[in-house]
Amino acid sequence: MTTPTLPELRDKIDALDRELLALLNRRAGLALEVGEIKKKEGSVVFRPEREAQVIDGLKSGNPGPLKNESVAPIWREIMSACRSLETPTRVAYLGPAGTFSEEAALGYFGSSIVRVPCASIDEVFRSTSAGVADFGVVPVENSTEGMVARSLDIFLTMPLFIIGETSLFVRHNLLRKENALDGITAVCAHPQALAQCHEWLSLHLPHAERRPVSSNAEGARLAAQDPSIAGIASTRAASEYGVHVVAPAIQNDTHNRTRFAIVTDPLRHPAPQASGHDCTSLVVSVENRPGAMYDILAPLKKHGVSMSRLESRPARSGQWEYYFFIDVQGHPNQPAVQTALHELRESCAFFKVLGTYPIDVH
Ligand SMILES: C=C(O[C@@H]1C=C(C(=O)O)C=C[C@H]1O)C(=O)O
Repeated sequence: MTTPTLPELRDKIDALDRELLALLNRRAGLALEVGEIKKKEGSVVFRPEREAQVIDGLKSGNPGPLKNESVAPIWREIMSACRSLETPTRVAYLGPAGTFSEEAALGYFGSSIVRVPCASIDEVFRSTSAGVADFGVVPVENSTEGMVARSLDIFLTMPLFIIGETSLFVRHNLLRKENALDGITAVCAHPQALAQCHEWLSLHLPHAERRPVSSNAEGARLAAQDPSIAGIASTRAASEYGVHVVAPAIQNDTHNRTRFAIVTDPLRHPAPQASGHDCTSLVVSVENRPGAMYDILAPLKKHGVSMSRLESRPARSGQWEYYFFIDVQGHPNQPAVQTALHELRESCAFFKVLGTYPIDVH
């Protein structure tokens, strides 16, 4: 048997690509039909639980050699393109172009979206609540620095609902107009990025001022204008603003990850239905009395519901009172979860479900 030549193999790939394109167009045609039905029913287009199931199903039946971790990003793009034929999806995130929040938004919704870059996390929430955007993408937790306090605080007051989550490996790079470390007097970045890189900064730029700015992309933009300023941002931001990566991967922790919540207005978008692998986020407060924490955890144990996250924030009452942000595994339509939440609510002074959504699929 003779081994095929490079041109022969490429001809085969070209033929398969044409078949793939024809199949994708057939898929897009079906999505358009689905869109018509939704329009008639007056129901929403984006169905995170369905998209999670599509990816889960393909991954579990993937014979390879395509790697399983390649399946999710490919199909997210395909579904993004199909979804955009039904209706445009407007997504707000902390801008400007080149931020990790933008990367998270594109990773979750795919690139066929209308981008709504915002000047602050507060503005992401406001734009989503005011209907300027259909969805907002906000950072909630970082594996090195812990919770993003501002996001959690806003969750308490804004009537928004979480319908999804996504997480991103955050690799920080030192960016500058000139390709050298000498002469840097200030490092401009988001406070979270400055904190996530403090070890490298203390070692290599101990005398440079650490100047917090509204986003890492803003830091990259300032670095492009002034050679005495360095930024900390992604390689995407480096090419966006035409600056050098002077030092790559300067974050303290090589596995630095940030988790983002996808939020929407519950009056315009219903809570996702169960996908089979779901998470429910709550915020509760309890009276300052013995056993209060036990009362929160007992119903979860009793009904076999596992808790994947517990975070506390001061209630700002000056009384050493706290709000607890809790993630439990499961969907409120499962009887055990429903009963546990009901019992938990009984023992809490304050109880709010922040959202229920499919667990991030990679
Ligand atoms: C086609 C649909 O609409 C959207 C697009 C999807 C897709 O391309 O598979 C899946 C879910 C929805 O977000 C659908 O609801 O089935």
